[in-house]
Amino acid sequence: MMAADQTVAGVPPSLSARVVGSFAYLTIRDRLPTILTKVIDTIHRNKNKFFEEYGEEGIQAEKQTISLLSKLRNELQTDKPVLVLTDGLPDTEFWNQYLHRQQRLQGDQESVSWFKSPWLYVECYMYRRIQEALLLNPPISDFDVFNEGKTQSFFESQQAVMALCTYLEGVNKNMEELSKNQLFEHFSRLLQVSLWGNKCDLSISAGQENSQKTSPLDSLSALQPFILVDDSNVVWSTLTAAQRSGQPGGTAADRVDIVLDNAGFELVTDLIFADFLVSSGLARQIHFHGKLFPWFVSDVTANDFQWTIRQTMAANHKWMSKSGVQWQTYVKQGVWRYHDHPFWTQPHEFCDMAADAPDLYAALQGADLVLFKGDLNYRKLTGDRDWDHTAAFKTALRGFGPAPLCSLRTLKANVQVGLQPGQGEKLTSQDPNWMTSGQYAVIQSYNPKSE
Ligand SMILES: O=P(O)(O)OC[C@@]1(O)O[C@H](CO)[C@@H](O)[C@@H]1O
Ligand SMILES: [Mn+2]
Repeated sequence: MMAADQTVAGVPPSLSARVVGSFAYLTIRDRLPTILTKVIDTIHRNKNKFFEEYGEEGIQAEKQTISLLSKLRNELQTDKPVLVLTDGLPDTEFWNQYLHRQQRLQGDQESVSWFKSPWLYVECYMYRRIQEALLLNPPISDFDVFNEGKTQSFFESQQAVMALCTYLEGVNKNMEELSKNQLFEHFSRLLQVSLWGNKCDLSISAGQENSQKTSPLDSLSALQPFILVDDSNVVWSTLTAAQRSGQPGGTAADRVDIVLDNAGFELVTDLIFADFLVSSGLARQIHFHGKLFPWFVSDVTANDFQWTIRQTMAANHKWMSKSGVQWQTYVKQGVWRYHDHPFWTQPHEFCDMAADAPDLYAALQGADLVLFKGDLNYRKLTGDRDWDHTAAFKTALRGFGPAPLCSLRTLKANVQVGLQPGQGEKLTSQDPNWMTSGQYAVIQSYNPKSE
């Protein structure tokens, strides 16, 4: 197993808070403590609920969990050494081994700390420590501290969801009559809707409201210039080229995997895109990959996935409920499958997957296309390293390539590769925050089979 920041010839260092004033520094100094404070407040606000459900034990659990999280916040704010985990989860040993390697790499125990170690590692570690605090207090171990924000994002985006489901109904109803070009148009629109659905993530806003008010379809043309790399055509031909030979009327691709990011509105845009991929015959099966436990404030868990489909089914809107019923049917038929491998809630750069999670790597190799949603996945695809903007996406992937892949990401961290010469400099002169504001995006693909 590689440890983060392992110096390898030609590979730039990991982003970290060592660079005072950098986005990593500001995130660790300001945003992560804010997120922890919100988590503590959420647990405190549910104290009566815990008492009603678990009596005095619930009160004790609330108090203990808050004290563990307050200790964690203090460690973070005073740059204390990263500590071993003690909750006995199946991956506790992995995390502690990862820490020991990091200590060897960085020289000693003291130096593996919040502001001196790779940003990707310490941020992932923080969310795993939140999970540990809950797991050490069994009555409230399955409490999702981020649930309120995720459900709020869904409820406050109802107008947009209704508009999208109405659009999807219109496309599905006329699917047989659509020309190839018309099919591509709908594909491209719904791909972009899923892309921009990623703007709504709570960890960037440290939990501030982020609902989607109007129909996203109306904004696509205005947002087009903000897509810095657009490989939509490549994604389309990857899918159609996967046409199963000798299967007249068969689907184009057998399987598309979607590595999910945020719950709420973004998840609905992903489900709508997945519905279109199946109903258009572009894919026979969709495999979704979510998180094993609450992660990065708004990321999808199995509970969020099921809840979102149930809520859509129950909507008081004809086309929303029809979509929800269709999605429930796809899940029952096995046309849609949901997975949550522990790897996605570990700190790995994806170039480590083949070595550290060979079962997952092999599973992804069975896909005709793997879509990676969001910024954290992009950071892991590129190792969260300080690459030149003109470095090739393939170079940054450092050998990761289980299948043709595409990142659908709005930029919320200062790592971006695959740009044209001068493109990064021009963006910086126009908007110094272009890499972290969430205003820009990429549809960036790599096909290991075309090398
Ligand atoms: O993966 P998402 O949900 O698109 O965004 C997550 C994220 O951008 O939020 C934080 C903002 O600083 C980053 O640490 C992290 O990469
Ligand atoms: Mn996220």
